[in-house]
Amino acid sequence: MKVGLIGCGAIANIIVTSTLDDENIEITHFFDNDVERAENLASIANGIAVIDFDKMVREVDLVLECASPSSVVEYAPKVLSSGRDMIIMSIGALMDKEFYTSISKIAKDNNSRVHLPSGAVVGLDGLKAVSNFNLHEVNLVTRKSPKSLGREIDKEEVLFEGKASDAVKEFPYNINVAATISLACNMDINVKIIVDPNVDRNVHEISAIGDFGEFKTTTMNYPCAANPKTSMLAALSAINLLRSFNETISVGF
Ligand SMILES: NC(=O)C1=CN([C@@H]2O[C@H](COP(=O)(O)OP(=O)(O)OC[C@H]3O[C@@H](n4cnc5c(N)ncnc54)[C@H](O)[C@@H]3O)[C@@H](O)[C@H]2O)C=CC1
Ligand SMILES: O=C([O-])CC(=O)C(=O)O
Repeated sequence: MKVGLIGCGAIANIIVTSTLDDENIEITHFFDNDVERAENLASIANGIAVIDFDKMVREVDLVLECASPSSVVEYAPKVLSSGRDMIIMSIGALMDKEFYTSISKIAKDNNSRVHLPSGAVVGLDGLKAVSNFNLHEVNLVTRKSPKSLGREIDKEEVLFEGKASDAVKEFPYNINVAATISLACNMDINVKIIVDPNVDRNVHEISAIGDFGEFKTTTMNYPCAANPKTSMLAALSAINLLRSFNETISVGF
Protein backbone atom coordinates (compact mmCIF):
# COMPACT_ATOMS: atom_id res chain seq x y z
CA MET A 1 0.00 0.00 0.00
CA LYS A 2 1.48 3.33 -1.12
CA VAL A 3 0.83 6.15 1.30
CA GLY A 4 1.18 9.90 0.78
CA LEU A 5 1.48 12.25 3.75
CA ILE A 6 0.00 15.70 4.21
CA GLY A 7 2.09 17.25 6.98
CA CYS A 8 5.64 16.27 7.89
CA GLY A 9 5.79 17.33 11.54
CA ALA A 10 5.80 15.47 14.87
CA ILE A 11 3.21 12.77 14.09
CA ALA A 12 4.56 12.15 10.59
CA ASN A 13 8.12 11.73 11.88
CA ILE A 14 7.09 9.05 14.38
CA ILE A 15 4.97 7.22 11.81
CA VAL A 16 7.69 7.24 9.17
CA THR A 17 10.60 6.24 11.40
CA SER A 18 8.53 3.47 13.03
CA THR A 19 7.39 1.88 9.76
CA LEU A 20 10.61 2.00 7.71
CA ASP A 21 11.00 -1.80 7.97
CA ASP A 22 7.31 -2.59 7.55
CA GLU A 23 6.91 -4.37 4.21
CA ASN A 24 3.16 -3.69 4.00
CA ILE A 25 3.37 0.07 4.54
CA GLU A 26 5.19 2.09 1.95
CA ILE A 27 5.16 5.80 2.73
CA THR A 28 6.29 7.21 -0.57
CA HIS A 29 5.10 10.83 -0.90
CA PHE A 30 5.70 13.75 1.47
CA PHE A 31 3.76 16.99 1.23
CA ASP A 32 4.16 20.00 3.53
CA ASN A 33 3.80 23.77 3.25
CA ASP A 34 7.28 23.82 4.65
CA VAL A 35 9.18 22.23 1.76
CA GLU A 36 12.29 21.63 3.86
CA ARG A 37 10.28 19.45 6.25
CA ALA A 38 8.93 17.43 3.34
CA GLU A 39 12.42 17.02 1.90
CA ASN A 40 13.92 15.94 5.23
CA LEU A 41 11.33 13.26 5.84
CA ALA A 42 11.41 12.13 2.20
CA SER A 43 15.16 11.64 2.46
CA ILE A 44 14.78 9.45 5.59
CA ALA A 45 12.22 7.23 3.83
CA ASN A 46 13.76 7.35 0.38
CA GLY A 47 10.59 8.96 -0.92
CA ILE A 48 9.46 11.97 -2.91
CA ALA A 49 9.00 15.52 -1.61
CA VAL A 50 5.79 16.57 -3.34
CA ILE A 51 5.35 19.77 -5.29
CA ASP A 52 2.28 18.77 -7.29
CA PHE A 53 -0.45 17.63 -4.85
CA ASP A 54 -2.77 16.24 -7.56
CA LYS A 55 0.04 14.10 -8.96
CA MET A 56 0.69 12.69 -5.49
CA VAL A 57 -2.96 11.72 -5.16
CA ARG A 58 -2.83 9.87 -8.50
CA GLU A 59 0.29 7.95 -7.45
CA VAL A 60 -0.77 6.68 -4.00
CA ASP A 61 -3.43 4.32 -2.60
CA LEU A 62 -4.10 6.29 0.55
CA VAL A 63 -3.44 9.79 1.88
CA LEU A 64 -2.63 10.26 5.56
CA GLU A 65 -3.31 13.76 6.87
CA CYS A 66 -1.28 14.86 9.89
CA ALA A 67 -1.10 18.60 9.26
CA SER A 68 -3.96 20.89 10.38
CA PRO A 69 -7.77 21.21 10.34
CA SER A 70 -7.55 23.66 7.43
CA SER A 71 -5.57 21.13 5.39
CA VAL A 72 -8.44 18.66 5.85
CA VAL A 73 -10.92 21.20 4.51
CA GLU A 74 -8.64 21.99 1.58
CA TYR A 75 -7.53 18.51 0.56
CA ALA A 76 -10.05 15.88 1.75
CA PRO A 77 -12.58 16.62 -1.06
CA LYS A 78 -9.81 16.22 -3.68
CA VAL A 79 -8.45 12.99 -2.22
CA LEU A 80 -11.83 11.35 -1.71
CA SER A 81 -13.23 12.37 -5.09
CA SER A 82 -10.26 10.65 -6.72
CA GLY A 83 -11.37 7.38 -5.12
CA ARG A 84 -8.42 7.30 -2.70
CA ASP A 85 -8.95 6.53 0.97
CA MET A 86 -7.85 8.97 3.62
CA ILE A 87 -6.73 8.82 7.24
CA ILE A 88 -7.43 12.06 9.09
CA MET A 89 -5.66 13.11 12.30
CA SER A 90 -7.00 16.70 12.50
CA ILE A 91 -10.41 15.32 13.36
CA GLY A 92 -11.72 18.60 14.77
CA ALA A 93 -12.39 19.66 11.17
CA LEU A 94 -15.16 17.06 11.02
CA MET A 95 -17.16 18.69 13.82
CA ASP A 96 -18.46 21.10 11.17
CA LYS A 97 -21.69 19.29 10.25
CA GLU A 98 -21.90 20.70 6.74
CA PHE A 99 -18.31 19.68 5.96
CA TYR A 100 -18.85 16.23 7.50
CA THR A 101 -21.95 15.67 5.35
CA SER A 102 -20.20 16.93 2.26
CA ILE A 103 -17.16 14.66 2.54
CA SER A 104 -19.35 11.69 3.51
CA LYS A 105 -21.24 12.17 0.25
CA ILE A 106 -18.05 12.58 -1.80
CA ALA A 107 -16.63 9.40 -0.27
CA LYS A 108 -19.83 7.43 -0.89
CA ASP A 109 -20.13 8.64 -4.49
CA ASN A 110 -16.50 7.76 -5.25
CA ASN A 111 -16.21 4.51 -3.31
CA SER A 112 -13.54 5.90 -1.01
CA ARG A 113 -13.32 5.70 2.77
CA VAL A 114 -12.33 8.02 5.61
CA HIS A 115 -10.54 6.48 8.60
CA LEU A 116 -10.28 8.31 11.92
CA PRO A 117 -7.71 6.75 14.26
CA SER A 118 -8.46 6.63 17.98
CA GLY A 119 -5.63 9.16 18.41
CA ALA A 120 -4.43 10.25 21.82
CA VAL A 121 -7.14 8.54 23.93
CA VAL A 122 -8.18 5.06 24.95
CA GLY A 123 -11.76 3.87 25.34
CA LEU A 124 -13.27 4.50 21.91
CA ASP A 125 -13.93 0.80 21.35
CA GLY A 126 -16.23 0.68 24.39
CA LEU A 127 -17.85 4.01 23.58
CA LYS A 128 -18.73 2.86 20.07
CA ALA A 129 -20.14 -0.37 21.44
CA VAL A 130 -22.49 1.41 23.85
CA SER A 131 -23.31 4.44 21.71
CA ASN A 132 -26.67 3.08 20.57
CA PHE A 133 -27.69 1.72 23.96
CA ASN A 134 -29.10 4.77 25.71
CA LEU A 135 -25.85 6.54 26.38
CA HIS A 136 -26.79 9.34 28.79
CA GLU A 137 -23.64 11.39 29.18
CA VAL A 138 -20.03 11.50 28.05
CA ASN A 139 -17.46 13.85 29.60
CA LEU A 140 -13.86 14.55 28.71
CA VAL A 141 -11.42 16.31 31.02
CA THR A 142 -8.12 17.17 29.34
CA ARG A 143 -5.20 18.37 31.41
CA LYS A 144 -2.02 19.64 29.79
CA SER A 145 1.08 21.51 30.85
CA PRO A 146 1.51 25.25 30.17
CA LYS A 147 4.10 24.30 27.53
CA SER A 148 1.61 22.04 25.71
CA LEU A 149 -1.11 24.67 25.79
CA GLY A 150 1.21 27.57 25.02
CA ARG A 151 0.46 29.40 28.30
CA GLU A 152 2.63 30.98 30.93
CA ILE A 153 0.91 30.35 34.25
CA ASP A 154 2.03 29.00 37.62
CA LYS A 155 -1.26 27.66 38.94
CA GLU A 156 -3.94 25.36 37.64
CA GLU A 157 -6.63 27.06 35.56
CA VAL A 158 -9.72 25.90 33.66
CA LEU A 159 -9.31 27.27 30.13
CA PHE A 160 -12.50 25.89 28.64
CA GLU A 161 -15.74 24.30 29.74
CA GLY A 162 -18.43 23.52 27.18
CA LYS A 163 -19.25 21.37 24.18
CA ALA A 164 -16.73 19.60 21.95
CA SER A 165 -17.91 21.51 18.88
CA ASP A 166 -16.85 24.78 20.53
CA ALA A 167 -13.67 23.32 22.08
CA VAL A 168 -12.25 22.41 18.67
CA LYS A 169 -12.83 25.96 17.44
CA GLU A 170 -11.01 27.51 20.41
CA PHE A 171 -8.23 24.89 20.60
CA PRO A 172 -7.89 23.46 17.09
CA TYR A 173 -4.47 21.87 17.78
CA ASN A 174 -5.12 20.54 21.28
CA ILE A 175 -8.46 18.83 21.48
CA ASN A 176 -9.02 16.67 18.40
CA VAL A 177 -9.67 13.89 20.91
CA ALA A 178 -12.95 15.61 21.84
CA ALA A 179 -14.03 15.46 18.20
CA THR A 180 -13.06 11.80 17.87
CA ILE A 181 -15.03 10.88 20.99
CA SER A 182 -18.05 12.92 19.84
CA LEU A 183 -18.05 11.27 16.42
CA ALA A 184 -17.61 7.81 17.96
CA CYS A 185 -20.69 8.18 20.15
CA ASN A 186 -22.69 10.55 17.96
CA MET A 187 -23.01 13.16 20.71
CA ASP A 188 -21.53 16.64 21.20
CA ILE A 189 -19.75 15.66 24.43
CA ASN A 190 -18.94 17.84 27.46
CA VAL A 191 -15.33 19.04 27.55
CA LYS A 192 -13.19 20.66 30.19
CA ILE A 193 -9.63 21.81 29.36
CA ILE A 194 -7.28 22.49 32.26
CA VAL A 195 -3.81 23.95 32.11
CA ASP A 196 -1.80 22.51 34.98
CA PRO A 197 1.81 23.43 35.81
CA ASN A 198 2.10 20.23 37.86
CA VAL A 199 1.74 17.82 34.94
CA ASP A 200 4.26 16.89 32.27
CA ARG A 201 1.88 14.58 30.41
CA ASN A 202 -1.14 15.17 28.20
CA VAL A 203 -3.90 13.62 30.31
CA HIS A 204 -7.34 12.73 28.96
CA GLU A 205 -10.06 11.39 31.26
CA ILE A 206 -13.25 10.05 29.70
CA SER A 207 -16.33 9.18 31.71
CA ALA A 208 -19.42 7.64 30.16
CA ILE A 209 -22.75 6.77 31.76
CA GLY A 210 -25.64 4.92 30.14
CA ASP A 211 -27.98 1.95 30.29
CA PHE A 212 -24.93 -0.33 29.85
CA GLY A 213 -23.43 0.90 33.16
CA GLU A 214 -20.56 3.30 33.49
CA PHE A 215 -16.89 3.55 32.56
CA LYS A 216 -13.93 5.83 33.10
CA THR A 217 -10.63 5.84 31.25
CA THR A 218 -7.50 7.85 31.97
CA THR A 219 -4.76 8.24 29.37
CA MET A 220 -1.52 9.83 30.60
CA ASN A 221 0.46 10.51 27.47
CA TYR A 222 4.05 11.47 26.97
CA PRO A 223 4.10 14.42 24.57
CA CYS A 224 6.09 14.22 21.34
CA ALA A 225 9.55 15.75 21.66
CA ALA A 226 8.98 17.72 18.46
CA ASN A 227 5.56 19.10 19.48
CA PRO A 228 4.47 19.16 23.15
CA LYS A 229 0.81 19.71 22.19
CA THR A 230 0.75 16.28 20.58
CA SER A 231 0.97 12.94 22.38
CA MET A 232 3.04 10.06 21.06
CA LEU A 233 -0.03 7.82 21.30
CA ALA A 234 -1.68 9.80 18.50
CA ALA A 235 1.07 8.73 16.06
CA LEU A 236 1.08 5.16 17.41
CA SER A 237 -2.68 4.87 16.85
CA ALA A 238 -2.23 5.83 13.19
CA ILE A 239 0.50 3.21 12.78
CA ASN A 240 -1.82 0.65 14.37
CA LEU A 241 -4.55 1.60 11.89
CA LEU A 242 -2.17 1.33 8.91
CA ARG A 243 -1.10 -2.13 10.09
CA SER A 244 -4.71 -3.23 10.63
CA PHE A 245 -5.39 -2.98 6.89
CA ASN A 246 -3.31 -6.14 6.43
CA GLU A 247 -4.75 -8.13 9.34
CA THR A 248 -6.73 -11.27 8.70
CA ILE A 249 -8.10 -11.38 12.23
CA SER A 250 -9.17 -8.00 13.66
CA VAL A 251 -9.06 -7.63 17.43
CA GLY A 252 -10.46 -4.91 19.68
CA PHE A 253 -13.65 -3.74 17.99
N1 LIG B 1 -6.44 12.88 16.51
C1 LIG B 1 -5.68 13.10 17.57
O1 LIG B 1 -5.85 12.47 18.64
C2 LIG B 1 -4.59 14.10 17.48
C3 LIG B 1 -4.50 14.93 16.39
N2 LIG B 1 -3.49 15.86 16.31
C4 LIG B 1 -3.49 16.74 15.15
O2 LIG B 1 -2.68 16.18 14.12
C5 LIG B 1 -2.13 17.23 13.31
C6 LIG B 1 -0.61 17.06 13.19
O3 LIG B 1 -0.03 17.12 14.46
P1 LIG B 1 1.55 17.29 14.63
O4 LIG B 1 2.27 16.36 13.75
O5 LIG B 1 1.82 17.29 16.08
O6 LIG B 1 1.74 18.78 14.08
P2 LIG B 1 3.10 19.54 13.67
O7 LIG B 1 2.82 20.97 13.86
O8 LIG B 1 4.25 18.93 14.36
O9 LIG B 1 3.21 19.21 12.12
C7 LIG B 1 2.25 19.64 11.19
C8 LIG B 1 2.92 19.83 9.86
O10 LIG B 1 1.90 20.04 8.88
C9 LIG B 1 2.26 21.14 8.05
N3 LIG B 1 1.03 21.77 7.58
C10 LIG B 1 0.09 22.42 8.30
N4 LIG B 1 -0.92 22.82 7.52
C11 LIG B 1 -0.60 22.43 6.27
C12 LIG B 1 -1.26 22.56 5.01
N5 LIG B 1 -2.44 23.21 4.87
N6 LIG B 1 -0.68 22.02 3.92
C13 LIG B 1 0.52 21.38 4.02
N7 LIG B 1 1.19 21.24 5.18
C14 LIG B 1 0.63 21.75 6.29
C15 LIG B 1 3.11 22.05 8.93
O11 LIG B 1 4.00 22.85 8.14
C16 LIG B 1 3.86 21.04 9.80
O12 LIG B 1 5.10 20.64 9.24
C17 LIG B 1 -2.52 18.55 13.99
O13 LIG B 1 -3.67 19.10 13.38
C18 LIG B 1 -2.86 18.11 15.41
O14 LIG B 1 -3.76 18.97 16.05
C19 LIG B 1 -2.53 15.93 17.26
C20 LIG B 1 -2.59 15.12 18.36
C21 LIG B 1 -3.66 14.19 18.60
O1 LIG C 1 -2.19 14.66 21.62
C1 LIG C 1 -3.01 14.90 22.52
O2 LIG C 1 -2.85 14.53 23.70
C2 LIG C 1 -4.31 15.54 22.22
C3 LIG C 1 -4.28 16.54 21.19
O3 LIG C 1 -3.34 17.27 20.98
C4 LIG C 1 -5.51 16.65 20.39
O4 LIG C 1 -6.50 15.97 20.72
O5 LIG C 1 -5.49 17.42 19.43
